[in-house]
Amino acid sequence: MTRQNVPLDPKSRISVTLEMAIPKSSSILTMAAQKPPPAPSGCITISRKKRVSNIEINGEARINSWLDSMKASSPTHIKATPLTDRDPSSFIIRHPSALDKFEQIIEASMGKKIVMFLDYDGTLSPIVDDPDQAFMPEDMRKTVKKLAKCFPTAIVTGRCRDKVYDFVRLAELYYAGSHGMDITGPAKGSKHKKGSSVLFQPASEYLPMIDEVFKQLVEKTKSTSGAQVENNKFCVSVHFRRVDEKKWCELAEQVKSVLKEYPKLRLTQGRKVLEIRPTIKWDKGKALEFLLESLGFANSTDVFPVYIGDDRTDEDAFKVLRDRGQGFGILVSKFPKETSASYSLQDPREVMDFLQRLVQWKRLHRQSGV
Ligand SMILES: O=P(O)(O)OC[C@H]1O[C@H](O[C@H]2O[C@H](CO)[C@@H](O)[C@H](O)[C@H]2O)[C@H](O)[C@@H](O)[C@@H]1O
Repeated sequence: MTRQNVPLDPKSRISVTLEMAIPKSSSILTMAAQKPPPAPSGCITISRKKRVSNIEINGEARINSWLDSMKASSPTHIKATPLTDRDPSSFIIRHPSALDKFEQIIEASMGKKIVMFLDYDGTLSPIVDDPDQAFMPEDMRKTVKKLAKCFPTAIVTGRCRDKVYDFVRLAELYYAGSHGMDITGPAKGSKHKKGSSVLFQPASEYLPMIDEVFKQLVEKTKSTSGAQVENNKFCVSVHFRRVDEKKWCELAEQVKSVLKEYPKLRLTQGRKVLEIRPTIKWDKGKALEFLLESLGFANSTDVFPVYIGDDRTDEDAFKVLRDRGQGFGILVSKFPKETSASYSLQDPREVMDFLQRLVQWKRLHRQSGV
């Protein structure tokens, strides 16, 4: 893991902390109010000093870290090894297919209550160029509906909660939008009750700031062809999937120029998207824990949470499950990635197959009374 303190501007007191795993494609850019070392102007200037587990910058090296990070989110820049590679050290050995290991998974869940957590984009819906067109296929919708009849099921997404609800249209699910900063769920074990359900918005004070930043980003990036800014209520996405790669640096500069005025916001990155969000310590992992508590499983040893997701932000949830030693994460990916998930599935089609098998198993299990 490397950590790079990246000054946004030589005169600014604000710097960006970039955490980048090597060769992992994950990175977090965190804006923090701290005095950067003097740096010449230019794209991004950083320096180096060794640490035990990361590299801290303090010298002459000049790296366009944002650009590197943006490239890392693009499979065309990842040296892809097919998942069918049978090398013992390969990804598929460390993170076997959840379909191939279905019996093993069921065995581990025996006597426990399965709770399902599902990411949306890239997990329930295939990745498409236009984020407004990321509809969930009808057969997936039917499958998720059946799943929710068998197990408590939540959608955990970076999207605005209302928008993902419009895509999913299943009232029987729980929803955590804006990377978990906007949760509706059950109120069984929750301190945040409102009648029989719960509404939890830990970043509500950031709403005016997010609106302001959204408008500024729309204005600032309008000269970059293909850039798209999406208001996700408690966070903002700047998409570069349809931006010519030669213009990625220009786009990064535009985003950076807006963000330098907002030290209370940080930047994370997803699949060809820069995501701007409050610096509060809240993420999909915390949302998962919150929902488990709301369901009455706060201190339960009888719960078996399963989280399925494809993106870097889902790693927070995978880590929570690893640390709790409960349930497991399933990474959706066609390419090997560093992950805290235990199993893998290649794409939303395989996710649907896995969910269908869970439903079938549950129905059989109910009938046989096992
Ligand atoms: O947490 P998620 O549900 O995975 O949401 C993360 C982001 O997903 C969306 O963007 C991604 O999917 C788009 C549609 O397939 C694709 O065009 C884009 O390149 C992907 O990054 C969503 O639009 C973002 O707002 C979410 O933050």
